[in-house]
Order: sequence, then structure tokens, then C-alpha cells
Amino acid sequence: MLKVEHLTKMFGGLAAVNDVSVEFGANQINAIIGPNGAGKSTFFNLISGVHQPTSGRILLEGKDVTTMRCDHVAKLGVGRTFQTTNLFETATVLDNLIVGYRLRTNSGLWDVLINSKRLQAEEKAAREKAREALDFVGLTYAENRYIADCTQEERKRVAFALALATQPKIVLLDEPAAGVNPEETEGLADLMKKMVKHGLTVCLIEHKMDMIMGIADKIMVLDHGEKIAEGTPEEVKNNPVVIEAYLGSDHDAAA
Ligand SMILES: Nc1ncnc2c1ncn2[C@@H]1O[C@H](COP(=O)(O)OP(=O)(O)OP(=O)(O)O)[C@@H](O)[C@H]1O
Repeated sequence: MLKVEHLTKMFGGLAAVNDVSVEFGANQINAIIGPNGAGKSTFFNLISGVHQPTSGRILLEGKDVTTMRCDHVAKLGVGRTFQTTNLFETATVLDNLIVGYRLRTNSGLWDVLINSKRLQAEEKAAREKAREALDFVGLTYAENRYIADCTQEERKRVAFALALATQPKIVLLDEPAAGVNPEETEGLADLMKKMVKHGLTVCLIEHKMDMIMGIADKIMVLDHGEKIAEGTPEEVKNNPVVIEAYLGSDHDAAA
């Protein structure tokens, strides 16, 4: 599904991602873990086209997307959660989603000025799709709630729903369970499993080891920009190099 070959990103003299090769299979939950500063976010930014790699290749279903801009990559099926802090606090859950879905419409200024049939049809479709996404993430009950009044978990679910707006094949989730309690974490894990059941491939960065070990099909471990291990949760858990990387850093692996 997603194949990365010898991917490197230099920031000045620092290799944030250093010669990483990995393959993530379709319809699976893939996790990226590693101590702070390991290069996880940079890796996501490279795959989603936010950053251009210094060298290496990124193949999405066999298609070379290495130098594509993020809007092109999104169109080809790479969705991504936005920081939940990017939500409009004084708008409702549904309106936040409608804005996200409206970005994918074709109407221009002229359509708005004359309130064209195309605009009306697209508005209706955006509303319907937003409601479908809300239903999918289990937030229908909160559609009229202001974001400012939402719990952290509800905000996470809104972010998930927004990531679905591009009709992705693979979704990149950056710390989807950060700041939520254990019970809510379980709910978000179930939602990721549901995404996979519906044909999506999930790739997440997460510090919560219990969650990762429980749901990931495959884990890649980064440290100082390099891939130091990959495998099933069981393989990774027992890998001495991984244990050393965590014990040797100030990162709390059990967080
Ligand atoms: N735009 C940038 N310019 C310069 N250096 C950067 C930039 N983005 C990241 N870095 C550096 O690259 C390294 C990897 O950072 P990155 O944010 O990818 O790590 P991370 O594993 O996501 O960390 P965390 O778990 O703390 O989010 C760090 O040393 C960071 O300071």
C-alpha cells in the first residue's frame, strides 16, 4: 500500500529522517513509535507532501508520490488528522465538518454571488457527507455542540471525521489518543479498528504503548531519524535495541 525507500530529510546538518525504508500493508494498523525528536512527525510530513525529502522515494500503491505537493497526495488517498487545536472553537461540531467538506467542492465566487444550483447542490452534499462522517465516528449526538464545549475525546473524533473528508485510502493519525483517559483511549482504538474494517489503512504515531501493543499489526521504531526496528508488537516489545532506545532516553515508554 505504502512503500518508502531510503527516505532521508535533512534540516541543515541534522538528519531528521535518515535512510528509512519500510512497507505498510493495506487494511492494517501500522504504528510509528520512538523517543521525542526521533523523526516521527517529519516522517508523516514527508508522506503527506508537507516536506519534500532530501532523497529517497515514496510509493503509494505503486505510484511515485515523492515530490508531489500535499493537495495532490491528498487527492491520491492520503488523509491526515489536523491538530485538534485547528478546529473553530466558536462553531459547532457539524459546522467544523461542513467547512472541511466544503473545501473539496468546485463552486467559485460566481456561484456564491448568484447562489447557483451547483452551489446549493454542493452545500447539500457537504452537509450530508459531514453527517455521515459524524455518524461514522459516533458523534451524531454532539453535532450542535460548540467545539469549545467538547471534551478532548470528542475533539479527537472530530479530527478523525475531518481526515475522512478527502475520502482517503490511508489515514495518518498523529497521536490520536494524546490527552484522553484510558476508557476514551479504548474508544478511539475501536474507532481505528472500525476504519480498517471499512477498508482503510491506518498509520499512527502514538506514545501510549498499551494501546499500540493492543491494536497495531505492525510497528516501526525510529530513533534519531533511523529505523531501529520493525515487526509485530510482540517482536518489537522483546527487541533489545528498542528497549535500549527507550531506557536510554528520558521518554516514558509506559506512558
Ligand atoms: N522544520 C524543521 N526545521 C528544523 N528542524 C526540524 C524541523 N522539524 C523537525 N526538526 C528536527 O528534526 C528532529 C525530528 O523531529 P520530529 O518532530 O520529526 O520528531 P518526533 O519524533 O515527531 O518528536 P516528538 O515525539 O517530540 O513529536 C528534531 O531534532 C527536530 O528538532
